[in-house]
Amino acid sequence: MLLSFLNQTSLHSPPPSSSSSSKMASFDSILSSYYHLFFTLLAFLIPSLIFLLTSGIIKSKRVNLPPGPPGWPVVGNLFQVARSGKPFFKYVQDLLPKYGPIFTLKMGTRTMIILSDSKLIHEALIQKGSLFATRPRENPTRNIFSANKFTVNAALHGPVWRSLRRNMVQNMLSSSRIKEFREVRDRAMDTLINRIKSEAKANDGAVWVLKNSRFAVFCILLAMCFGIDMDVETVEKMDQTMKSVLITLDPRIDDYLPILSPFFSKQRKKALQVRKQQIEFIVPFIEKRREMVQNPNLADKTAMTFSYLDTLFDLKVDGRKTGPSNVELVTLCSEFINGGTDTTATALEWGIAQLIANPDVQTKLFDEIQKTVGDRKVDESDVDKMPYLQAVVKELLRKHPPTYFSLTHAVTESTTLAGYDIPDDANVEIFLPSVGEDPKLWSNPEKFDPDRFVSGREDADITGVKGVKMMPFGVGRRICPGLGMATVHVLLMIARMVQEFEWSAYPPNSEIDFTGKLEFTVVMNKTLRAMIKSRF
Ligand code: HEM
Repeated sequence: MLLSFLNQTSLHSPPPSSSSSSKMASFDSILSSYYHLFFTLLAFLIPSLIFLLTSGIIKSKRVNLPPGPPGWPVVGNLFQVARSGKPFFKYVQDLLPKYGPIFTLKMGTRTMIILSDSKLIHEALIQKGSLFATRPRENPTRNIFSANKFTVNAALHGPVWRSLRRNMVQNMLSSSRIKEFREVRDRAMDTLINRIKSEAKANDGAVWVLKNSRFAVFCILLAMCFGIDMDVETVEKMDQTMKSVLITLDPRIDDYLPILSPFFSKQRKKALQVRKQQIEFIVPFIEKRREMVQNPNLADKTAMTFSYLDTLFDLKVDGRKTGPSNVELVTLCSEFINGGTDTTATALEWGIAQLIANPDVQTKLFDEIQKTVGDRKVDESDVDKMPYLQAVVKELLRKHPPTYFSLTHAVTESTTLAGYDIPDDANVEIFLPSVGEDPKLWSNPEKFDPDRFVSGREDADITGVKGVKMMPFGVGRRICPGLGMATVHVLLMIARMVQEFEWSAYPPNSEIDFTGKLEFTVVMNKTLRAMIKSRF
């Protein structure tokens, strides 16, 4: 490429002068050879500079990055990741024994620093919490869908993030607010049980776990967000819309090598189209709620007294004079719904799989439910009185954090960690499973053993403040604000599903395959189908 560029330049340089005897002519020829030299140098320098900057050769002289596998010039480790044929998390997992708790991957123009050790993570996210609390620059597609970083998860550490996060936590996710949506959860739990029953009836007792639990949690979040109960058809359309957004956000090669972006104009057009459809579908729900808030007489019988939208309409973020625009509201609603749907449903899938693989745990859990509530339905006020249920859910989140990586962090200014430099343009990735399964922190970490928490043999502060031993929700300033609500949903769904049904493998007596694969979250490689037997 460099050669053809040089050739082209010489073709376009001025022709040699024909009157070399005159002064003017010789001046011309000097000028012409200067031009020639100048353009040749330029033709050589520009590509060389691009090469040196993108390959990191210039930087690595100044910055002492954590070591990592050698990469190719310009593309870094991108090629190795692709050639390995492994999913990215597997590629990272396989590097851990060789490169240890902190290492660097060069992914095209991006520098990724991977942290996998509990002490280092504690140092970064808790001790140096404010330094590691921001997010990296986003690719243009993500920027479209985050309305230019106008969401809790994408906002840089600063006033916009503070305002949006405070509003979400105080007005929607505080324990008193969560209690206000109790009826919504009760309805969703009943629907979940009825859907499972009818699916089992039509399929000789076999049911899909992820699909059903996902539907239940999606309905709860939709109702909390828009303030209305939606019919099944609308819920399904909403689901389709949200899914197409998530698919569009899948990383592309030009996210790592922006120089290739001209080759992805079709994908960019498609992304804009998906965004347009998302806005067109969701804005009417926003407008309907806005009208209800302005004129409560318009509220029909499906309307709730409160919703996430109500907290947003007049929210003056970072000194603005008006509340968020409709496009920003679409973005904030999508974040609220997407943040808690697949994550929670995934936890349920792994949870039921573990109860099937460990029938003694399932029996012990059912006994506790029977002893605590007798013949009536489990109510959410019961879950606090069930230590074994709490232990099952904690063990499930230790063993199967629904995401392998926390959301990407970045530092607000260049700093150091473990003696290495962390530049402010690096992506800091936290690999979660290596903490929850660290043999230095846990006895028999590979074993699913809820009793470790009941007997007081072992414990873990899930917020990480007192030390990081498991971190399914992340830790530090960016810890998942939905932690409390998500835990209530998982506890309640597991309790109701075990109270109503005895769960076993499908096909009967088959072994459960516990390998995972990354979709939006880490789901079971073979999505779980299970047999149920009604207990009543
Ligand atoms: C089992 C369920 C859930 C899991 C495992 C989970 C996990 C996580 C993780 C790992 C992070 C990244 C933390 C970091 O950047 O260090 C996160 C962030 C976030 N989660 Fe969750 N989450 C769950 C449910 C929810 C729910 C129910 C909501 C809201 C309705 C929610 C909203 C968010 C938001 C807004 C952020 C971004 C926080 C920030 O950047 O300040 N999540 N979650």
